[in-house]
Amino acid sequence: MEGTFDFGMIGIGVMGSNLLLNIADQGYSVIGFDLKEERARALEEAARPGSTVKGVTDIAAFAAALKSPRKIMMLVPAGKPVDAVIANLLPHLREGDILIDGGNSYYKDTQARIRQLQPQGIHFFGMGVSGGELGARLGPSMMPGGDEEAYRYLRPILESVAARAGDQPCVAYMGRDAAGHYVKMVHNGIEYALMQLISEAYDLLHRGAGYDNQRLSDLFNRWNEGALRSYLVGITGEIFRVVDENDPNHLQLVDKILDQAGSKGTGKWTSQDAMDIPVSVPTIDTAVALRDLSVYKEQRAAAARLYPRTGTKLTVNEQELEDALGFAFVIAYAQGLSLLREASKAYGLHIPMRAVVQVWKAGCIIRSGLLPLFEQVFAENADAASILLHPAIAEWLGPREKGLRSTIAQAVGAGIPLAGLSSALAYFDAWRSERLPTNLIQAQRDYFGAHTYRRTDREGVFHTEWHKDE
Ligand SMILES: NC(=O)C1=CN([C@@H]2O[C@H](COP(=O)(O)OP(=O)(O)OC[C@H]3O[C@@H](n4cnc5c(N)ncnc54)[C@H](OP(=O)(O)O)[C@@H]3O)[C@@H](O)[C@H]2O)C=CC1
Ligand SMILES: O=C(CO)[C@H](O)[C@H](O)COP(=O)(O)O
Repeated sequence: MEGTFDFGMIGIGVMGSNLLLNIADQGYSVIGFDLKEERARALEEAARPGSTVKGVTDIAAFAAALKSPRKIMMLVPAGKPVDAVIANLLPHLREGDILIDGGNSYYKDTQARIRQLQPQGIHFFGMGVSGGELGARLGPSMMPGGDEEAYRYLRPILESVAARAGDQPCVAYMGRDAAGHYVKMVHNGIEYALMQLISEAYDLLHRGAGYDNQRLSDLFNRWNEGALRSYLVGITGEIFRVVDENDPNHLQLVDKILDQAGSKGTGKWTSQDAMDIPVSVPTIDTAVALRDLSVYKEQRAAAARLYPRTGTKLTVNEQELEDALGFAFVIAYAQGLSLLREASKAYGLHIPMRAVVQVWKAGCIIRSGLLPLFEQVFAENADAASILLHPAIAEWLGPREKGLRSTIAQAVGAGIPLAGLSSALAYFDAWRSERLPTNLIQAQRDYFGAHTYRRTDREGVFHTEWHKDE
């Protein structure tokens, strides 16, 4: 078995096993390592007849079994497990070997690991993988970044397993250093925003207008046939139909799920990094904040008793809500894409914006019918500052603006929180204001802190003794 396997995977849980089996289906011989014997056995049992799949629990045997240069991917939880795997594996690697972290690692950790492994000649790749369990098995979207020269060894394998948008594989080189994990982080930030927006439409329809699950499912399924066509809208339509098998009345499962959102960090990192650069991504920030707020269930229950909502039952205009969601979806993507452009410049990542959008067209969680429109923007101008400045996007948004305004106005009156939709509209209104009230903020800063200001009518930096008469 020495030196015979094409590709190795460390961590054969949900993502690792499915992606490895996918690679085996493309004719590559693969080997998986896991700490647990039963996982290694389960991997071999899940292999299709005719494919070459081996599972092991001995790291030395795992490394020895791979062809040179070794191509190894880790799909383990982000943080300490990644460092533990590297420490375990490193004594068995040779100069030129390629190690890919396919998990949702923080990009600054990836930068540190690249620097740690470079002196030993190990090419460390941070790669985003999107598409969940099914995507990994049948065709994920993948976002690798790192040493471009070493990428040529990975490219044929990754292109063979990736989802396809038309005739193009949904994998491409995303840039230098930790660009792969940066792009995946922002993908997840957009994912958080889209999920928040969808949940607000659900709240307005269900709590505000009394839609039952059947009606919700029908509406989301209809929306998924039109301008909102997307993976997330599609699965939402399905979710409303799934019944709780343990419920004697066969009620839908969604109503039994505790309303406290989990999160593993990527959304928060997107907001944090956007603030560091700085780039304004308020719809992503809001999505993170609302997941955080959801955790405080006891406080919310007490507040609901103290401040009962007094709104009457609404009649929702479905067309306006569809327009509102479409408008806000575009704003969420626009914020994420602007962040990628600025981060690419700030950190020297050389992120190819058109390729990013192309890779997101299929296989990933944020795939939608909107991506070809965004691809058009970057095809014309690879360095577009904001997709919102393109006439085709303006044409798309124009007829939908009214729906967003009306939907928000109705929800405000009824006390239904549309935090994400409102943030998208406020971002749009601020972004398209040539003059903002920030002149006043500058005057206040100068008043209390002598922070100085610049003028519209003269060059230079100014300070005023605002309170000299007091
Ligand atoms: N689930 C999803 O939809 C997606 C997940 N991801 C990312 O992919 C990564 C893996 O996620 P997922 O497959 O869902 O997680 P799982 O928990 O299903 O699998 C993780 C695997 O890593 C193994 N592992 C943990 N620590 C070590 C270690 N020190 N050495 C060797 N193996 C180890 C676990 O083994 P054991 O069980 O023995 O502990 C397990 O087999 C994460 O970073 C996640 O964020 C990315 C995209 C989508
Ligand atoms: O990367 C993913 C999808 O693209 C993972 O499913 C990730 O876990 C989602 O993030 P969170 O758990 O914070 O919701």
